[in-house]
Amino acid sequence: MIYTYLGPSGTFTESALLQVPGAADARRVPAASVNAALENVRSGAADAAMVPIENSVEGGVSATLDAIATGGSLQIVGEYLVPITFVLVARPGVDTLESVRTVATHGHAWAQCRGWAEANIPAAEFVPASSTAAGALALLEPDNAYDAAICSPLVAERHPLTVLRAGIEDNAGAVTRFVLVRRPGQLPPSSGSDKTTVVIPLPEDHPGALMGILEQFAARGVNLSRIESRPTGQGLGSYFFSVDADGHIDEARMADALAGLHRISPDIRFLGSYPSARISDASRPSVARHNTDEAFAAAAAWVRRLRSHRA
Ligand SMILES: O=C(O)C(=O)C[C@]1(C(=O)O)C=C[C@@H](O)C=C1
Repeated sequence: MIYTYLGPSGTFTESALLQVPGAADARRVPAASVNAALENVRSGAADAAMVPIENSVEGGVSATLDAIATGGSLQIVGEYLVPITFVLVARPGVDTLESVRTVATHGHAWAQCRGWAEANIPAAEFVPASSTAAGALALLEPDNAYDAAICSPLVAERHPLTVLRAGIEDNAGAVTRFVLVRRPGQLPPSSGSDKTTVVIPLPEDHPGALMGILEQFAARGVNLSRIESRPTGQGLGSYFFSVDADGHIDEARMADALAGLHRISPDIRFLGSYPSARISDASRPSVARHNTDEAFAAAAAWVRRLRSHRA
């Protein structure tokens, strides 16, 4: 098994990958971007990719949402949660906050520390890096052009970087959600606590299209845990919705909702049903009697009986 992930080593994405049973001893190939990691899977260079999809403070990771919504089909087979805390590290020679003029980090990390940065290093300029670890490791390069980086405490432990401040995130308790992605194949079996991810192009010039999409879930008692609109890139007014819904396609209410969605938006993309990494089962909504598999089976049998009795 070959895994790939948003690298280099020391990213939060690598921490998510290390939660996968067996991944710590498997081959792990760092990729320079989310897109590159997904391409490694599409091309067969790797069997599975770990990529960030959503942060509890900053929201969806557009690079991932867009890259799995288009191009060769991929399938999400699992989700993993990583608690996020950041440190500010400096290159050798920079040892006070006052001397920090430039900070390299991932855009999502900067967004989660912006308040702290404005209060503590107001003159510092943000330099976008492909990941938190990439920004930090660049500080050790001889021709490096910036003073500090925001990264995980893990990177700071592993490399000779000076930690200027720890715990600089604006929101304590932030969590990033990662997904493990493979080429389409066998679906993970229903675990009783699953998620299904779909990408639904919004039919254009169709009043009420979004309402029609949401009704497919609502009418079957399917709870949504994430819904995001993203531009398709094909012109103003052209959108797709990226949706996570609670449940597995093997459950009748989910299968029925997906069939309804396909009638509204035939280019819908199914990205998989996979075990949910929900922190607590307490928040799992119960399924009303009329939305159970048994109720769907009884209703379908009733209609079959009616149709078989012809005059
Ligand atoms: O740069 C990293 O370390 C990543 O794993 C990426 C990423 C993200 O895309 O949100 C992951 C977690 C943090 O929220 C910040 C950055």
